[in-house]
Amino acid sequence: MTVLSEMKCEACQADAPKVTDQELAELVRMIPDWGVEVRDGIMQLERVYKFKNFKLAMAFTNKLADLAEAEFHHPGILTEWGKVTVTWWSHSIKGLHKNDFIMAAKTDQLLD
Ligand SMILES: C[C@H](O)[C@H](O)[C@H]1CNC2=NC(N)=NC(=O)C2=N1
Repeated sequence: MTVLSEMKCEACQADAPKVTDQELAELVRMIPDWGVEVRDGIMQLERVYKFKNFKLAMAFTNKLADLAEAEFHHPGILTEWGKVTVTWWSHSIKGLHKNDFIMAAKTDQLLD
């Protein structure tokens, strides 16, 4: 079975389906360091990454920006001294698509 981090995002149209409750339950288990938040009715994946200083936090942020551009799927990013909060959701469907789980797994790989 292909692991999430090796998958590619698909173009997410406005009528693309959100993940079902069952898919959500399965997919969250594959990205155990991520939480699920709901903001303004929009379900999102979120993780806080810790770093030794701002420079390392910014370096991670720039790698994430390159990843987002490569996949044309973009996160919310809050970069602070020593930490980066990353939030994934699909704007076009105002919720979670499998793309968001793929990107969360790929985000974790940036630490390798
Ligand atoms: C305008 C729209 O945001 C773009 O077409 C793309 C780019 N990046 C995107 N990123 C995310 N997370 N969701 C989207 O729906 C999305 N759409």
